[in-house]
Amino acid sequence: MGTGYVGTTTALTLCELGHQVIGYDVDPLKIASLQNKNLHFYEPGLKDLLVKHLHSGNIRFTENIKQAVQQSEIIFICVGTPQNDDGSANLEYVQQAATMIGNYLNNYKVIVNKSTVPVGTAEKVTKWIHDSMVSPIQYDVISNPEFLKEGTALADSLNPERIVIGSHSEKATDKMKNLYSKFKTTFVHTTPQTAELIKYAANSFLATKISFINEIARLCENVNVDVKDVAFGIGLDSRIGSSFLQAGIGYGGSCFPKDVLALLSTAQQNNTNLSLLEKTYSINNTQPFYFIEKIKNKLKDIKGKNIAILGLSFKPHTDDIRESPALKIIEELYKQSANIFVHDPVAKLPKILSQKITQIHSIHSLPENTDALIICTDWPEYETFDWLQVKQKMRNPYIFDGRNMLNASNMTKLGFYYDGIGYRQF
Ligand SMILES: NC(=O)C1=CN([C@@H]2O[C@H](COP(=O)(O)OP(=O)(O)OC[C@H]3O[C@@H](n4cnc5c(N)ncnc54)[C@H](O)[C@@H]3O)[C@@H](O)[C@H]2O)C=CC1
Ligand SMILES: O=C(O)[C@H]1O[C@H](OP(=O)(O)OP(=O)(O)OC[C@H]2O[C@@H](n3ccc(=O)[nH]c3=O)[C@H](O)[C@@H]2O)[C@H](O)[C@@H](O)[C@@H]1O
Repeated sequence: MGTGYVGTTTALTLCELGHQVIGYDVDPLKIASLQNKNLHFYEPGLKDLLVKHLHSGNIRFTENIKQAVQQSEIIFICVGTPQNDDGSANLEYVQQAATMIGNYLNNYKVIVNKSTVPVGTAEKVTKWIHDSMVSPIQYDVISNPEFLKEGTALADSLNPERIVIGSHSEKATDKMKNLYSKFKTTFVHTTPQTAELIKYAANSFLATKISFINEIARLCENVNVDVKDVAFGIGLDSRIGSSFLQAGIGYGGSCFPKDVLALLSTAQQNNTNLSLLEKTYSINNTQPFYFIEKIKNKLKDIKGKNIAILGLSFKPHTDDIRESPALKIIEELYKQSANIFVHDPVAKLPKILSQKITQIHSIHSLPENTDALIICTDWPEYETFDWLQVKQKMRNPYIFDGRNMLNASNMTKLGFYYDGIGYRQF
């Protein structure tokens, strides 16, 4: 249930494991698109697998919830859990899905919560199903959180570093073990509550690593040190690890921002003060504006300047712009009356911005008198641009690299003024 990033990837992974899968979504357009072999979002490698399994017959998509529920032994809830205004997780779609399952339950089934949900949600789902059942039927609700990353969703899902199964029922656990028996990985068998917290703690820890290095980056700028060297030096310690130490304009996406807030909300509801996580959140919130200050200092006045933004998505290899730091930077520069041009290989400007801002589809369409280029997403193709040609289009050859992806000394040699995050200026 839910054929978004997680639902579609999970469905196709299960097909690869040899299972028969039915995809159901409340949005008929998504179902129609998937039935027609088209993904309604961009995720590398997923379309090939969709075509493969529509042909193999392992997957089919339906708008018929009754059939989807009644013909399944195991039902995965993969619906969105967006942020409420107060930061807590909105469980409205999970409740809807649970109610639909209850309405049509016809025999024993395992209901798997794959959506990211706060501690205690498995119990709620159990109750929602119970309350909507027409006649009493046995079922188990378990928690099986997902750890895939957008951009590498398929590879992550096909090669999980661990599978967490939170279950109070031996029967349900056995069914899940059987389902995943082809995976050679570590299985963590625990309670649903623990599984639910593992998911939020994992995302919050990764977000904290990013905010940590972003704060160190601010210090680096004041003590003439390059944060990339610091990240490399500390990352070699296996207790620290080198991943998620890339300083930049902050984390975005549909998960870290909302999940950090949701965990803070759970903590507040349970009289616990997570002050470190509060800092993670506030450092991240200020990071794009910290970067804009650097740009303002160099350009003096933003008003009327022609500024090109390279990268719109919250990270490369996805078209997802939810909570993308690029949007915060664009909105702030727009407020300060800059003329903005945006480039992204796959992501599109949201409607509300496309009326005010120009999206260019090639770097060659930059205006002749560009004053500055700001890299917001580390798309690999930006590394291989013909930068000398780009420079010819620029009134001021200024590059602000919000992802520290370009080689600073090469760019300086080409005649650019180059600045990154936590970057030592020569
Ligand atoms: N996107 C990601 O990288 C990851 C997301 N998650 C979590 O997984 C969950 C889903 O995330 P995404 O796949 O990104 O969301 P998404 O927004 O891409 O997809 C959710 C889908 O659920 C559908 N839906 C809503 N209510 C429904 C219902 N009652 N029955 C059937 N379908 C319904 C929507 O139409 C939508 O297609 C969230 O809780 C998220 O936090 C977890 C790990 C990774
Ligand atoms: O729960 C989720 O939805 C998922 O959230 C993240 O995955 P995702 O948001 O797809 O992407 P990440 O690669 O984690 O990047 C998140 C953000 O952090 C930023 N980031 C990442 C790494 C880094 O070193 N520095 C940094 O700024 C990225 O640019 C991006 O904006 C987690 O990595 C997944 O394990 C998790 O399943």
